[in-house]
Amino acid sequence: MTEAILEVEGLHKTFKGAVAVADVSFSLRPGAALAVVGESGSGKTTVARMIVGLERPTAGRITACGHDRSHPPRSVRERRRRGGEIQIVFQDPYSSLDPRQSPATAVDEILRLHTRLDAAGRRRRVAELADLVGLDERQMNVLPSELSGGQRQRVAIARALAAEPQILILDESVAALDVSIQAQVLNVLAGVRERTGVAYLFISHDLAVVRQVADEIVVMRGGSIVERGPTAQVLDNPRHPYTRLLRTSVPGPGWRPARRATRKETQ
Ligand SMILES: Nc1ncnc2c1ncn2[C@@H]1O[C@H](COP(=O)(O)OP(=O)(O)OP(=O)(O)O)[C@@H](O)[C@H]1O
Repeated sequence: MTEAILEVEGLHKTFKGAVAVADVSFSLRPGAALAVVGESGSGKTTVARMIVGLERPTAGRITACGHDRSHPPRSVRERRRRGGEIQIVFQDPYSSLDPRQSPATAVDEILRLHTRLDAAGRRRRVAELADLVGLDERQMNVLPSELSGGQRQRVAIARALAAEPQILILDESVAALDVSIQAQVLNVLAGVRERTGVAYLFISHDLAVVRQVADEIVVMRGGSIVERGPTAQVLDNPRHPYTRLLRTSVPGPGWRPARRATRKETQ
């Protein structure tokens, strides 16, 4: 069996005495795609934040690429090495980019930090990454405000990939996008995995999305894992009543997305 690239063992997190994550263990193989699913508040994001180091585990162990990361990095060098192992893309493509920076500059910044490429090498790599996520030269050189939500999320993905991570965590990364744009970004992600061999950890409440992208699933409820297994097995023959319940909230064939409220309607 291939050794895991990410191993999470007995992870716990309490916030002021309230348990957010309790005894969570799972592993991710190189190039695999694992989804962590569960309804809002089940502890998914807290698990992701502990893995990238934004939150400190109350107990448990996290090992990525053979290095322990249960404790904060001890040096700038260690922090940078961790960035080269795991990157994360968040839900909101509107707030995750610097509004004053073009995508090309944003990607270049990460290349400067994580690679030894010279200016010409970085320019080539920016073009390669743009190509990988399906953005053209014009889109790479405007400000984020001139891009659509889906295009911005592609920029966020290109930027994360610039660090050449072995693991990419996608925390509800397509949840804010319209269904057709969602499908485009999911295709981009599938292509990226095929071409680069990066492993994905998907955090999602959306089982329809998960079915498209993940090989395996863990289902969380109230901070704990209640079910796990290959995607098709868990979704088609859920054993735990909670997974069955989650499944019934997924639209079936013929379902149409509800029309989104316009800004005027929500103001
Ligand atoms: N910084 C924090 N301080 C206090 N409580 C927190 C903090 N972060 C998360 N929690 C609590 O931990 C629990 C798990 O939250 P978490 O965000 O991990 O769930 P989730 O499954 O990712 O939900 P969502 O999909 O809504 O983000 C919740 O009860 C939440 O209120």
